[in-house]
This record gives sequence, C-alpha cells and structure tokens, in this order.
Amino acid sequence: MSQDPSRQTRPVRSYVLRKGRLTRGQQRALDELLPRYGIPDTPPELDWTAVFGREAPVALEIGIGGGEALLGLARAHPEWNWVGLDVYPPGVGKLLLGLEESGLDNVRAALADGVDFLAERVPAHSLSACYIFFPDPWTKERHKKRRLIQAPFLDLLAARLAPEADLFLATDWADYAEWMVAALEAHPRFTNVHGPGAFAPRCPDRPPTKFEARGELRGHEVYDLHYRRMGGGA
Ligand SMILES: C[S@@+](CC[C@H](N)C(=O)[O-])C[C@H]1O[C@@H](n2cnc3c(N)ncnc32)[C@H](O)[C@@H]1O
Repeated sequence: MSQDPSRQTRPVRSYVLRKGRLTRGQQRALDELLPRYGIPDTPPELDWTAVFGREAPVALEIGIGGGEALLGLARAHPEWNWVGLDVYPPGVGKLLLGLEESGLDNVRAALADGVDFLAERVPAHSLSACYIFFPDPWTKERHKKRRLIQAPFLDLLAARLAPEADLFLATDWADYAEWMVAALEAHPRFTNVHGPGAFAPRCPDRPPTKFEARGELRGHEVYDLHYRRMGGGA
C-alpha cells in the first residue's frame, strides 16, 4: 500500500525553535502559508490594524498546540482579530493548514516564544483577551521554575493587556491549577471573575483539543480559570 505523501515526515529545516518533525503538508504550510497568515517581522512593535487590515479587538492564544482551540474561537467570533503563537513548528503548520481549509481571515500565526513576542512585538495595553490552554505543566519539583504562569510573566502580560481584558486558562494538572490561582491572586493587576480562589466554568467556545482528550483518557480532571486585568497602572 502506498503511503500518503502528506503523512511522510522529515526533520524541521527552516524552523527550529523547538525540535519537531513536520509532515510535508505542515512544511508546505510554513513555506507557503506563513507569508499569508503570519505576522511580519518588521517593524518590531506591531500595529494590529495594519496586521489585520481592520480595527477589531485582538485576542492572543499562547501555546496553540495544533490550533484546534484557536480555530474554534476564531470561527465563533469573527468580529475579533485572533493571534496564535507556538514554539513548535508542526503545531503552527497544522494551524496554517486549518486556516487554509476554513477560509478564516481573522487569524494570524507566529512561530514564536510567547514571552519574547509579548516583550518585543505587542504594544502596551493592546490585547483585549489572552488564552493559555494546557501550558506545559513541568510536573517535577525541580522543573516547576520553568512554568509559564508566574509573577514575571504576569507582570509582562498585564502590561500588554488592556484594562478589563480577559485572561482564560485551563490545565489538567491539579497542582498547576492551584499554582496558577496562587500566582494570579497574588498579582495586583488580576482579579478572579468567579471570586477568590474559584475555578471557572469551561471557557465559552473552547473546543476540546487533542491534548485535552489525551488527558481525559488518563483520567485527568480539567480546571478552567478566568481572570480579568484590572484598570490602571502599567
Ligand atoms: C501541553 S501543550 C498544549 C497545547 C494546546 N494549548 C492544547 O490545548 O492542545 C503546550 C504547548 O505550549 C507550547 N509552548 C510552550 N512554551 C511556549 C512558549 N514560551 N511560547 C509559545 N508556546 C509555548 C508548546 O510547544 C506546546 O504546543
């Protein structure tokens, strides 16, 4: 039986932020679709109206995985501009293929580190929402310092979110969920929409991702969180 060429894999060549094997389809997407759906490298600080060709609230998802959640959210809210980031080339390739197939025109993608992107590219207070679903949990005690959700990251995020912007998170690690609640509630710029210490109902319009499904098969409970950036300050 001949193999579907789009399923054949080869090592990442052009994009090496994180190791990953691209299918031919994903490699083509990065080569051909990134110029269309990607975010231009210059100028360093972005002008969202120029990036999207229209004025609309901008929502950012950091760590899109295969882009399933972002595609669902962008489909559900065509009136918003959506930006998806990941350091994993096959994931960004998969999102680009999804964009090509869906015809959605309100999504832009970048193969980029979320922290660098926020620090270097995103104008102050220009984001109306941020989504972070199932960030790497770094479960070993000695690795927890690598977790994304901690004070320096929250300082940076607060400086890029507009006042009253929403922050939605989800994790299937109970210990990381508690860690996120502690970090966010210790931060002067974030308030829990559902009351101190509370978890949130499932984020509206959040489609299940492959990663979430894998966790569910292992019996992991999912914890959603919903915070709001309070007004004022940097
Ligand atoms: C556990 S996966 C979850 C993916 C996706 N959100 C989902 O629900 O299926 C975490 C994702 O975050 C990405 N990631 C980790 N650190 C990142 C960073 N600093 N910036 C952007 N993406 C990151 C990883 O490459 C991976 O795709």
